[in-house]
Amino acid sequence: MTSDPTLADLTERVTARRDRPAYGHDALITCDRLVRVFTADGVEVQALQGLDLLVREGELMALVGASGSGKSTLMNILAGLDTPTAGAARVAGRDLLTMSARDRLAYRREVVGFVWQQTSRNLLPYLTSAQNVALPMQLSGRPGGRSRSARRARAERALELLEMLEVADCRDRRPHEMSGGQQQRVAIAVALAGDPAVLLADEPTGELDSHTGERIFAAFRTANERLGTTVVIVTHDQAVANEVSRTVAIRDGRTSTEVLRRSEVDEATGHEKVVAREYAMLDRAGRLQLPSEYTGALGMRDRVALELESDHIGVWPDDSGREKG
Ligand SMILES: Nc1ncnc2c1ncn2[C@@H]1O[C@H](COP(=O)(O)OP(=O)(O)OP(=O)(O)O)[C@@H](O)[C@H]1O
Repeated sequence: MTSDPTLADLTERVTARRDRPAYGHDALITCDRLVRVFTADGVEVQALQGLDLLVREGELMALVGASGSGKSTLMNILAGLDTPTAGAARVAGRDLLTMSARDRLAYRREVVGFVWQQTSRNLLPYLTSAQNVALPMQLSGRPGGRSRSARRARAERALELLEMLEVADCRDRRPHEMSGGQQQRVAIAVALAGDPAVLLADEPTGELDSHTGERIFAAFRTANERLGTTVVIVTHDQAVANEVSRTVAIRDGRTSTEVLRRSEVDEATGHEKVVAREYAMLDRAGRLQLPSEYTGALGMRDRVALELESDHIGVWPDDSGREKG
């Protein structure tokens, strides 16, 4: 028999709850029950419906999902170009819901860098690659911006970034004088010029063939490994999704499943192999989205039977009708 809790017990419980670290306290990106509602022609579209996502510093991760699932909406919010309707979103300690217009501008210049799918959206057409990369540094308004030494430092840094991304030979070319793949690598250099904590990319390989796409992905990996930049890539490209250690799937405006990959040494052969495992996201209200292939395969709809076991929870198709009959 359990006795009623004493006042001391209750106080202890409340204190323990209050002292628990806040959700995402140690993450670089925290989305907590993020909601974005659009109204078009009097009709409401819930593009994000309480999305939870944590990204740790130094991660290189991919976001995947069907068309219309909310990926671009999320990226625009993280890029500081759009504001959520409700929920919480923090990036590198900045609160994306309460930022003033001025803070938002500083956020876009200092905290995040982005690369878009359309190569033409990433670069100014009348500037050379080196000038495109130097521009964000010039605009960041750091002290001594106009001096000759500051200009030289910017030019050197621009060249370093172009070299790192293997497009130094394009430094004096304008975008129309480069291939799509070269333009995207220069675009990554531009995005990195402000030394951002986070690099966001929305379908960066979408307009490129698969070989060029691989090289672009390698450029993101280089940025992640050499500069420690956290990278979030939205992609339809399965090859890209297979290359990262974490792929999060978005479904109906929520994170639904997550694939984690890690390399393991095969005991039998001694060779290194990549092991991938799929996880479902359990949100803070205890909601779980089961993959539609799984529920479809077992004909699960509306209601399922649950059973708590010592080390797992069993989920069965609804058998209540059968029992009654
Ligand atoms: N500005 C807007 N006004 C009205 N509805 C919008 C707006 N932007 C997005 N939506 C709607 O929100 C939902 C999510 O769109 P979003 O562009 O984020 O999806 P997505 O996953 O990026 O799709 P895709 O892979 O096709 O780019 C869609 O139903 C879309 O029609």
